[in-house]
Amino acid sequence: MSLNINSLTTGYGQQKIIEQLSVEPIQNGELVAVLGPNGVGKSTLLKAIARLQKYQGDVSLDGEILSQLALSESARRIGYLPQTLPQATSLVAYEIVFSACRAVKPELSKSYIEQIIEKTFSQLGITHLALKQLAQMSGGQRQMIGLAQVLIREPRLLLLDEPTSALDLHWQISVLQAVKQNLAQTGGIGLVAIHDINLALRFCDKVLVLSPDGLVVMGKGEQVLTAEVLRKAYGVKGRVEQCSQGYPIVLVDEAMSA
Ligand SMILES: Nc1ncnc2c1ncn2[C@@H]1O[C@H](COP(=O)(O)OP(=O)(O)OP(=O)(O)O)[C@@H](O)[C@H]1O
Repeated sequence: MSLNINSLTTGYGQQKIIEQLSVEPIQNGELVAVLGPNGVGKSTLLKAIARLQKYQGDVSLDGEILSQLALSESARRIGYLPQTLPQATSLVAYEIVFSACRAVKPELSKSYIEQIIEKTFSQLGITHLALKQLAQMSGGQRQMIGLAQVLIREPRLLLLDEPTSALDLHWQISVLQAVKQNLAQTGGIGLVAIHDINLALRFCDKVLVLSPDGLVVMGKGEQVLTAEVLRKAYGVKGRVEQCSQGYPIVLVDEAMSA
């Protein structure tokens, strides 16, 4: 069982943002970072896979072509977290998360949903936010609730668009640990668009790098993030080294002039 992306082309009007993208199958339990500079098309790619954006080509999950499924069926399989923060409302976090789960999986019993909410809030370390109104939360706290809303549905495919952008160091690590744990438990597949390459290297099984000149590479981060790929994708002079704990890290020496 896997996620397959073949010849995916998408964009806005006449403007093609992603052209003929094909990548090696992404397997159960794998978390793949979608990397690349601002405006290269990371969000557009995730939106296309989530069926929020028209595309040509094939995207299939577990052998099923997603565009052929009823929207309600793909919503059950896909958990998409947009880049924008959840709206500040007067509802408390628990209510929001509960109703989002009910809307997508109406067959689940109230007690089962309550159990997974408790488990997920505890995994994310946000139990203390359960009864707080979204309107009274910080941006980072709202981002955590948005993520909880997606994880609780236990989707086959997680599409997370910059889930750590509003988070401090502690929560960045907690979130990626919780996502990894969620995928290990459910056997799901995750794609995460992220700007912090070092977080991607630390937590993601593979990286998919999109570059403005159309170069696309995918593989283990420490193998594919060569000096040339860093230059082409980001316009920087950089290198991958190993930190004292054995993790690969990207060090950037300078931004190169265009
Ligand atoms: N709704 C839209 N209509 C027209 N063009 C759009 C729209 N949304 C995005 N774009 C354009 O598509 C391109 C890719 O945008 P996208 O948001 O996918 O990039 P990204 O890699 O996620 O960028 P960032 O890292 O800045 O979030 C950009 O040139 C952007 O201006």
